[in-house]
Amino acid sequence: MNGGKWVDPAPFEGVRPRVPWWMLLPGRVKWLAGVLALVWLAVVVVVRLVLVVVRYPVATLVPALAAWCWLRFGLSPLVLAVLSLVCALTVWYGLARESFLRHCWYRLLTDWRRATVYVPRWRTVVRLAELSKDSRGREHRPVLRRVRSEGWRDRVRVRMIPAQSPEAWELRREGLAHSFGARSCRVRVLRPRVVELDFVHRDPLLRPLPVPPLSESAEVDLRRVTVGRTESGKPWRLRLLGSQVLVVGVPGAGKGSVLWSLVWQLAPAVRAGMVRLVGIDPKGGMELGQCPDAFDRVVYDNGPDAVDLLEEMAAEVKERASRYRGVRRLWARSTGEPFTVLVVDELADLIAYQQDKQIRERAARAIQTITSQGRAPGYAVVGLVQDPRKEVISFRHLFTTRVALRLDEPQQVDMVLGDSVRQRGAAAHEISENTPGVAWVKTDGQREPDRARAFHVTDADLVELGVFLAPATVHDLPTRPDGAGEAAA
Ligand SMILES: Nc1ncnc2c1ncn2[C@@H]1O[C@H](COP(=O)(O)OP(=O)(O)OP(=O)(O)O)[C@@H](O)[C@H]1O
Repeated sequence: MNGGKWVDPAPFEGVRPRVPWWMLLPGRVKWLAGVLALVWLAVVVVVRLVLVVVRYPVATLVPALAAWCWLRFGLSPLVLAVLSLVCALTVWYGLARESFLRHCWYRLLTDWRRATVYVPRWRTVVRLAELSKDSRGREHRPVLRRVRSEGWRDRVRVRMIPAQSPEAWELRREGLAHSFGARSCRVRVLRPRVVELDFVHRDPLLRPLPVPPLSESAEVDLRRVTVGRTESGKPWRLRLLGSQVLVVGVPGAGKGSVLWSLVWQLAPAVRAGMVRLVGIDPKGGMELGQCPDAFDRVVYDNGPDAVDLLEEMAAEVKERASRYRGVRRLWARSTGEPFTVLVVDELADLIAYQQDKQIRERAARAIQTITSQGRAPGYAVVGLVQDPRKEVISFRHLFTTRVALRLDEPQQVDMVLGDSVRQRGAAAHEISENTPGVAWVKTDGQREPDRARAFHVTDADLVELGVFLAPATVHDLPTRPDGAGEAAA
């Protein structure tokens, strides 16, 4: 009261003490929550430890085992064990080098590279390459998953962030390779949200591959004819049954080695009559003339004779197709008819550079008929060409297997292998002049291209092939008319 008047007291301006919400919980609940938090922490620590052991198995388990051995048995047995281990590894390396490298050395290398290259640089590199994103103050970063080192390359598995596409990684291949100290980087999609990056350190296809010995068995699988080796060490297999093959490369790129590796592997089946080779060599026999015995029919020209042969084959394709209609969907050995492989060396000479327009068009029509309809009746075309431009081969898409040997320009790679295959790493324009026979291969229906090298078929091999395929001549042994031989015996 002030002079008989009521004055409101000043409002209370002190800050009300704030108590965390969990302090208000009853004591028992707090205990329970505390225990649960401890258990959760323990689980996280154990999972992290297990992950470290899984990621660095050699670097963690071997020292742990050594420490246990030391504590349990003392220093001398430990030194003895280490020496025995070194001896065992040396013997292993000597006896089975491949298995030693795969199961021991590459595992060590994997641990080393993961710990010294990928883990320390990962966060910085993905940030600088703009492969991570910030959203509402939270950073979304691609997760580095499994790393596998195979000597010549490191396979690094990555879990992409939401809304990211593999193209984002393909566009940054070069930068990633430089950042992780590799010669090149390729991107493969493994499954939704997971890509694998191949960091390549050296070329495993530097050395020429000798051809394997000629097989005596006519059992050739036309779906998987081995013509060389891929860079991962597996056989390079070309599909002939149900497929058409286009081989493109600049002069000296090694087109001949792909062709002759194929013929080499087919030779036993050719000799047994199961496969028939027909050839056209517009270069006057410079290529196919090296082993004419391999071919049932061969024309060394790009004129009327070549076109007649092509039209004859196109007619055969149609005739066989009409006989198979409703009976079978794909040629099989049981038909009793030979599988026919048409080899056209320098295809462009026939269908683009030919002066006579009529002959040119007839040739193109016949080849298109064989490539588009020959699949089911057992006809495969193997076309070799130097220039892949559309004006030269307008029907490139009919070839389901495309082989890009060394090419001059990146655009040519796109023409041969298709759009965006180069972005995935198929740099056929970067193949070295010193490695003829190395190629990028793209098969329809298979997303990833393969890098491979064909066998090196030398002139001596071609002589051996010629002898193998030359028609056998049976000579009658001379007998003495008077039977003197028997008398002498
Ligand atoms: N797979 C291979 N491994 C090692 N050397 C090879 C291989 N293929 C080809 N060569 C060598 O490269 C050279 C050129 O090869 P090849 O004649 O096959 O090339 P090409 O592409 O057919 O050339 P062109 O278009 O002029 O006929 C040859 O000396 C050959 O010995």
